[in-house]
Amino acid sequence: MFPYMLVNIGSGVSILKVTGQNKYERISGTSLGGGTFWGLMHLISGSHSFDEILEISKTGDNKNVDMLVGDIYGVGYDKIGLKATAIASTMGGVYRAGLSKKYEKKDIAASLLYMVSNNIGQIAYLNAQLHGIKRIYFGGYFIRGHKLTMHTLSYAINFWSKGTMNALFLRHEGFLGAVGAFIKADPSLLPSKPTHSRRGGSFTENFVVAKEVMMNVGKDKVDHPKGSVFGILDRVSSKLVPLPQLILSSKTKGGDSVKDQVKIDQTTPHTYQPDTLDLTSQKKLREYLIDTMNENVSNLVEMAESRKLKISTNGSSKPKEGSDIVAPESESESASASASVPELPLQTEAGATDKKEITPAISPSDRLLEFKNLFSSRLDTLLHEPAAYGKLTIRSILNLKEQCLQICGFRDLFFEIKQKETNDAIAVLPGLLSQLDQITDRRELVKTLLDRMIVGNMFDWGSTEISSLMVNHAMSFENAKSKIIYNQKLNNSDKLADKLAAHSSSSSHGDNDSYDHAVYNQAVIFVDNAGADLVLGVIPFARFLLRCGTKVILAANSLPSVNDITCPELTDLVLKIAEFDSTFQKSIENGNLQVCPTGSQGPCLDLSRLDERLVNRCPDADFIVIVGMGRAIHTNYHATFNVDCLKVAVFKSRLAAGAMGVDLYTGLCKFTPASLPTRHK
Ligand SMILES: Nc1ncnc2c1ncn2[C@@H]1O[C@H](COP(=O)(O)OP(=O)(O)OP(=O)(O)O)[C@@H](O)[C@H]1O
Ligand SMILES: CC(C)(CO)[C@@H](O)C(=O)NCCC(=O)O
Repeated sequence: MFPYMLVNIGSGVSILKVTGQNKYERISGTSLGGGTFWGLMHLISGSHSFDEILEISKTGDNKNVDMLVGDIYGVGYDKIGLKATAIASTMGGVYRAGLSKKYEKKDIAASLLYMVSNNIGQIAYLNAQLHGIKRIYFGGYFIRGHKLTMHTLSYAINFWSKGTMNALFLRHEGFLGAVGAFIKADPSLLPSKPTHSRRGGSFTENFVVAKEVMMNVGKDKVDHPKGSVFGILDRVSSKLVPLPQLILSSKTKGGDSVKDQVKIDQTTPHTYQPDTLDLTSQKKLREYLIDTMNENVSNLVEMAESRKLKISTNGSSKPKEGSDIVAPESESESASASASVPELPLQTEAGATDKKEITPAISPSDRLLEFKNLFSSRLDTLLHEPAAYGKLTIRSILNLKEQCLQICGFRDLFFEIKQKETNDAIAVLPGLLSQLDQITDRRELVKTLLDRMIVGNMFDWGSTEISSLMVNHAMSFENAKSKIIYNQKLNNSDKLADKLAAHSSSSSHGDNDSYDHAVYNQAVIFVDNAGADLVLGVIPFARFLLRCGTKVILAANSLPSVNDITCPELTDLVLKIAEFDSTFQKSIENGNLQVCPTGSQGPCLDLSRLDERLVNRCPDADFIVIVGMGRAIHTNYHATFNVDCLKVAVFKSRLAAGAMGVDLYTGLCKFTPASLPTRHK
């Protein structure tokens, strides 16, 4: 990222060179900025509304007031690199066309917008040249996502750099100064500063802006309720930090053993990007995803109408009092309050305010329709303006859906379904565990456990394909298994089975048994769906690792999302299992089994932004397990780690399967040994 140049276009323009975290210098600036455009336009047109001026500039034609190269030479002056349409003199056409002629406001607005933007673009480029900088970010309230402004700045950078540089724009660019001032006033918000017990936290983006917020952004907003304010920043109560085992950037390909898999060039620098597919520029995939999401929401409404989904309650679960397997509120509190359980591991402050605004006392079914309309309107925006909310990815759309649900007052739509499915699965778990304990061959046992994890991942209400099967109770573990397509390239469970079996000779029988050698010191398992996925798939594998002497952290979403298990629900579940399983009981007692919140509230996972309470507990973890389509396919498919990693999921989305060239319902069970660079212990 560093070094980069930040060009802040406010009233005036400041140009900063940023060479590292908190290392910056104001290298230049210009007084011809947003204030110049706004002030001149007011003087010329008498308008009191900046937005109105921006609006008319869209329809204006600068040719009517500017002098173009073609006006002078009749054609372009190619020899010196000037096209006929290049502006030779801003406002120079006025003198040429005759001083007594009447000129239109819209043409003047377009010309001045070009003038200011081109000039800033040129000065920015020259400064970048002078300082040997390749990246230029633009911010400031002058931009405000306005296409013409951004296009002109981009054009200028592209033109002056002869196509070697692109202008880069920040989201929430108008509030850059305000956010900076906010963080300066509360330095605990910086990732490098220690967390205060109450004040610490990170931000997440929320693109479901409440009407009230929209209306308050400038008086003139009322006339333009859609405005150009696309999102707000919610503050979350935990600090979000990267998983220490995640390779954030590297120049080498890791020790990936599955051919045709992670295609990282040996020498090209690789930077961690959570998202596997970038749909911003992929029209067909984007349209397909938007269609699927609309279908998904229609199914949800249908389920509610047929009462297969009960939406009357806003269920949420709290773990049992006195449990000490959950990470405490913050590490600083851990010494004194180790028995306390966080009521809610992660809360967004803005979410609460918005809820009050959008959810007056209307019936749940009306609220669901309100959700449907809200989400559809955002999807519609994305259809026409794919980059409106930044990079368009499956993760961003799924997060958007959760935000829309929250704002309409649905905290946990699948609460009852999750509870029922988890309880049903717990009822058969003791029988399953004793069956698994009969498998004496270690290799076979590991293979069986891994296969169960793949099959378990079919039980996913978030998948439009699967939910239509689940809604009619048409899916048992056995028939879920029969649907899975096994693809050698995506399944190297043998490798992990070999590794886990090679280190031990003893076999296990019964609950009290334990294996003699731990291959791994500590495993972090990022879990996915409640019910069969977790209980009948992941739990037996976690129990196996515990029996091998590996400490296990089960990491679950902080806030509800579809039927994904949440951290409090997982805590309850683990305590329930401990009532009949001695491995779980002992592991809780001796601290080998812990439950931690991920800091996340969607079905996907950004491993560079995890709840610090989880991260603080796993600095020495040497095995990362990621379960689920959202976490291991839509995101993190290409993520590399400096420790061994297992990714398990099923391709239940036609979009992901098609884009990645595999059949629907292909099982993914990919074991990747530690990638270089190795960790320094
Ligand atoms: N609704 C609006 N009303 C007024 N100005 C607006 C509006 N929307 C965008 N602008 C533009 O934003 C500019 C002000 O930007 P900003 O608030 O970032 O600057 P500032 O903090 O005053 O500037 P500086 O960095 O020079 O101190 C205005 O000059 C105008 O060009
Ligand atoms: C004076 C500031 C820094 C106030 O924020 C800004 O308006 C600006 O950068 N103006 C341009 C001044 C110049 O460098 O010519």
